[in-house]
Amino acid sequence: MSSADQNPAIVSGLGAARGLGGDVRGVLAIPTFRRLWAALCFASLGDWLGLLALTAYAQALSAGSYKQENLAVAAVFLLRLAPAMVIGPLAGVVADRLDRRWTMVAANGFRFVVIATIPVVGQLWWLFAATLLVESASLFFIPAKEATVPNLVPRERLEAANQLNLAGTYGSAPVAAVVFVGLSLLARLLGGTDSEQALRPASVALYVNSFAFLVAAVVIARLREIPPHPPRPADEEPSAWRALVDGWKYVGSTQVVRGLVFAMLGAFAAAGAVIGLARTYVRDLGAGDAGYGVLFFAVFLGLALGMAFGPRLLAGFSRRRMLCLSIVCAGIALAFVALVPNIVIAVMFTVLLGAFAGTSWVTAYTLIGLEVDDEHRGRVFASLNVMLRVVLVGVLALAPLLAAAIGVHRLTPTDEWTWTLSGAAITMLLAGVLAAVLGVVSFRAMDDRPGVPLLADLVGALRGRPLPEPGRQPVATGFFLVLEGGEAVGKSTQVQAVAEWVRARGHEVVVTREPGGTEVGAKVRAIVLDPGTGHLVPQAEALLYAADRAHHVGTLVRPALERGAVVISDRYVDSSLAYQGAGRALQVEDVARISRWATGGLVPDLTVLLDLPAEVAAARRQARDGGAGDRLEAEPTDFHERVRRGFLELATSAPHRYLVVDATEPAEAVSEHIRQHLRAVLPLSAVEVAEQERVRREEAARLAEERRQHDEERRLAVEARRAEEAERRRAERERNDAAMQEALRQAAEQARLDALAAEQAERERLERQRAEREELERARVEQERLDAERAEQERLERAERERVELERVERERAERAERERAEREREEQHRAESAARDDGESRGAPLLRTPPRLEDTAPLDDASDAQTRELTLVDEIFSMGFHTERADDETAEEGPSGSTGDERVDGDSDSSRGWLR
Ligand SMILES: Nc1ncnc2c1ncn2[C@@H]1O[C@H](COP(=O)(O)OP(=O)(O)O)[C@@H](O)[C@H]1O
Ligand SMILES: Cc1cn([C@H]2C[C@H](O)[C@@H](COP(=O)(O)OP(=O)(O)O)O2)c(=O)[nH]c1=O
Repeated sequence: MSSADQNPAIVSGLGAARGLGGDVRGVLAIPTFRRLWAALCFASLGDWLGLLALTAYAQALSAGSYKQENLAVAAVFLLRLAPAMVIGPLAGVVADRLDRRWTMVAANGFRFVVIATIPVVGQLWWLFAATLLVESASLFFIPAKEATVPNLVPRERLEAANQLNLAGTYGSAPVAAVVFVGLSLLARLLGGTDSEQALRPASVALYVNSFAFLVAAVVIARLREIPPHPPRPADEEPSAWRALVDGWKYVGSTQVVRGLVFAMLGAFAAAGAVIGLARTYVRDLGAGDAGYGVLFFAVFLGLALGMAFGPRLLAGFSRRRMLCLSIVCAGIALAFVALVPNIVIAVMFTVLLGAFAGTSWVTAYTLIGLEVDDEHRGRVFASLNVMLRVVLVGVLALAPLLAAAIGVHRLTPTDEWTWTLSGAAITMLLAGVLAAVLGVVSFRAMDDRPGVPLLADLVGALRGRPLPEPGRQPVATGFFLVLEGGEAVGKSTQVQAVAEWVRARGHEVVVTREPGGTEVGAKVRAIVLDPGTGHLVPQAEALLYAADRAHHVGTLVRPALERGAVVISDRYVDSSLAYQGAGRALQVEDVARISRWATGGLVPDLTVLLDLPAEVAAARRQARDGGAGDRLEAEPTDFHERVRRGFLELATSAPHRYLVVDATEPAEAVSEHIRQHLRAVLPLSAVEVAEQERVRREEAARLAEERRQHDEERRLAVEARRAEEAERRRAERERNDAAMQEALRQAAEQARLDALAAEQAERERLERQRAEREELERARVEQERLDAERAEQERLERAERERVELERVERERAERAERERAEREREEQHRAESAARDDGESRGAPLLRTPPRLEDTAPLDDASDAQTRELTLVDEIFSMGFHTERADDETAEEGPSGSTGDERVDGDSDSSRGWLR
């Protein structure tokens, strides 16, 4: 069972009613813690300085290319994170097994030596190796330290101790930054080469760092009060591996611790996302380096605020609930940072994010200290350390990749508004959601107030009035009111007044008194008060009062209370404590024990102590009764003064159960005092409950009505808005439709016009084509006609020419025939004449000319006459000039065959011959 399970009130009520300053002073008042804390602060300062120096040193040693420098710096970071994953768990086991003080001393001594060697060696490889070694040593130191703190401070101061530790660890970072900047400036003033200027401050810072570790080692070595390690029987010492597995198993199997781990992982995922993406995110918002700086400042401011004030603000709130709630809120704040595309608002949410993260950080540390037993604490811190680093490295590495993969998205919820979400923003949103989910998961795993509504619990804690645990609410079991005080202080007077007032509120009121509230009691009263009883040993007196009381409580008071009545008693146990204890000088504790036994531990809900100086009381009694009074009234004044002081002491020891009233005031004023107090504490009577219920119901009905009306109004408004929106949309749609229709109509019209134009053009084209065709046709026909004409002409001409030729040939033939005939005739004649002469000569025949023979001279008829005439005419025409043309034609008609006019003439001679035949 964890320690918190044993006493949840401690966890829930931590720091309540105490201020932070008081807490811090209180925890610093513990000398061992104070010295350890101072040493740790110094070591932290050195550590931060060392980190800055190492990166600067690595950069300076690898000076050359930009890439190399960046790689060197990245290597330093990587080497600082890497060992946690490898030997982190082992270190936790060691912290749980070795002497914690000497583990811390050895780790710091080792770091002192290794860091000091870095500037001495001055080589990059050694810087890397040393970083690895130093970080490994830190892994042994941290769990030992964390596990020790809860052993040095009381549980109720653990939270303050953690706040101080975290303040020391993280508050030293800015101091280290300032110191480092100062050293760098100094180096610049001293001059030298660039590399000297870079190396010198880094070397000095490393020496300071080394020295800080030495101081821490020495201080811790002298803190002998640090418990070595949790006591464990020697034979149960498990192996290192077993211990490691046990540690992880412990985390896995202990629901609360698992919840804690989930919560812290959520917080770290969110933090890692912010660190890994801040630069891109700020750039995406266009806020530049200054924006980046402001955002980081905002984170640290928030962290500081959360660590300092978060737990204090909710002093009475369950720490488990606080852890989960702050992580869920941190997740939500991160989601808002991611979603708001405005650097100013983002910075505000970043402060909130930091505040919630800071609160959860302190709370988680406190819870581990409170809830994890000493035996496992080192391993739990170590396991947590490993997981946190894994998550941190994972998120640092993955977040930018994821952001790049997601890319930039633009949403346009409305026409006027475009919402740009960068990959960085979306990744941060995812991380925020993851953190919130882990917060919820943790809440489920570790809620320590099931049944108490979270919101009401939170509001109660904020108002400083935490809700009681369920099942512990006071049940309506009546109310026991007692009036106490010395003699004649006005108890009877007030009992009556109060009884009347309470009765008027609807309660059943039982007025009673001690001694003598019952019949038996009356007999006892007679014994104890009758002066005739004489001396009674104080013990007997005390026992008689106790006897009366036992019977009184058993037979009257309890039954009345159980009925729910308000019992108002004039005197009760306190009278015994004051009279028999303080007055008779019996041991008050003895008297109390008898009374407790007699009453079964029944304690009044309220005791009204009427305080009056003894003399005043005596005067009143004298005025009331006269005479000497009863056995006790007869006691001397100093007895009554002792009794009065006895009453007052009782009231002081338990102030919440008493109302001390100055009884010198008038009776009415005293009554009013009592009434006023009763109004706050007296339970409601059945009548009042009914009345209240009625009022509540009426109020509820009124509220319901109001809500209904409000809802109705809202519904109507929403409907109206919706209708308006729908109308607007409809109108817009109609407008769009109309525009579309118009566009369509115009397009159709255009298309129609275009079609018409095209048709027209086509018609014209066809017309043109037809006209052209006709024209061509006409031209062709004309051409044909002309060709035909020409052919005819040519034919005629040719015929003419042939005819002429024929005629010429004919004429020539005729002429030739004529000439031949004439020749023959002449020959004939000549022959005849020669014959005749011969004859004559011979016979002397007359020289008579023989007429030409008909067959020789007249073969031509009239037609041939006419033809002859015609040919003659053509010849004449030819002779007048056609001859040349004809010759030309004949030349033109000579084909490539090279046919000659003679051949042509020969060719044609057939036809001309035919024609002649
Ligand atoms: N506040 C008061 N101031 C003055 N006189 C008072 C006051 N209260 C009561 N008395 C008177 O003092 C006397 C004693 O009061 P009482 O109620 O009988 O005291 P008790 O019951 O304590 O003995 C009575 O005479 C009462 O009238
Ligand atoms: C109840 C009780 C009363 N007494 C004394 C105180 C009173 O003197 C006496 C009760 O007397 P009572 O007349 O009831 O008181 P008062 O005079 O104030 O009205 O008994 C004790 O000593 N021890 C007790 O436990």
